[in-house]
Amino acid sequence: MSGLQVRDLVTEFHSRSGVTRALHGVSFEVGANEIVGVVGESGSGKSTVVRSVIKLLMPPGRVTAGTAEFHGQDLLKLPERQIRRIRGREIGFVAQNPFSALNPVVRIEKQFSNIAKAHGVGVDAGSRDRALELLASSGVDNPERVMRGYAHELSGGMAQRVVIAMALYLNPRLVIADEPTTALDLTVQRQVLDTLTRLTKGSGRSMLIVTHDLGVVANYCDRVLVMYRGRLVEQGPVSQVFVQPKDPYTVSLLNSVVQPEAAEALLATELSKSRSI
Ligand SMILES: Nc1ncnc2c1ncn2[C@@H]1O[C@H](COP(=O)(O)OP(=O)(O)OP(=O)(O)O)[C@@H](O)[C@H]1O
Repeated sequence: MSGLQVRDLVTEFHSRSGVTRALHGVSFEVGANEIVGVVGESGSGKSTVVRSVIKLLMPPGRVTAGTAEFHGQDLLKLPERQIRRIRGREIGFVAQNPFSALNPVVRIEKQFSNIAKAHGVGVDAGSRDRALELLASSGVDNPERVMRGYAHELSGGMAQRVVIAMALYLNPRLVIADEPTTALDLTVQRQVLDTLTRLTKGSGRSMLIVTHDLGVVANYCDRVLVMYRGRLVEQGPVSQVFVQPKDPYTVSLLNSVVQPEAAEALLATELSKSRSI
């Protein structure tokens, strides 16, 4: 089976004051070509889920049980060296803050070639062209100038576009995005999400995206995972979960986050999607 299958994931934060269990046995899948959204209130465990899967948990976080099979291998069993090879090459990661992903003292062009070198991929004129193409299709206005410059010369929106281009540079099969637009202005958020989903979907990749924004899920995702206090309380196609939620928490999330007019828009989006299938 292709894609990502996560089974019975348990993640805990161990400290002197005790153990906080952040995930209580979470299971889900991301199929080929699928965009899956992760929603839930703050602290419900959304970031912990995606960071557990790619072994980017902040200390003292630790996965204590479960599996995360990606194209047949359990990522959680891989030593750090091997998982580093998969991150970037097979799985692209886009974090909340683009500046945390960019090196402030290295030109953008060099950062692209460093990614290739770190994964043993040869760098030639073709690789530079690919970076330029990706920057252009990510909506970067002057890719040549950006390539020659540094991260601090970029706005937040442009920096996140550069990070998206870098995440896609080695053609990963899966993109994981943890609230990729939280740090950006509202006006830029939609453009960046459009870019990310267009580049993901258009090339047959799959994506797991964490977001607070249910409108984003309605517009861009095929399926949705609803988290509540470290548990996945509901999952399924967006058209099903948003239109006929089964779990009381999903109902309250939809009611509390979505204003009546937005709820109608959400429903209309879903109905038009299901009619066009
Ligand atoms: N560094 C930490 N130390 C101890 N517990 C932590 C730590 N980070 C996260 N947790 C625990 O994990 C839970 C889930 O946190 P997580 O950041 O995954 O939630 P989230 O849904 O992504 O929240 P947000 O939407 O605010 O980013 C928290 O409620 C907390 O109990």
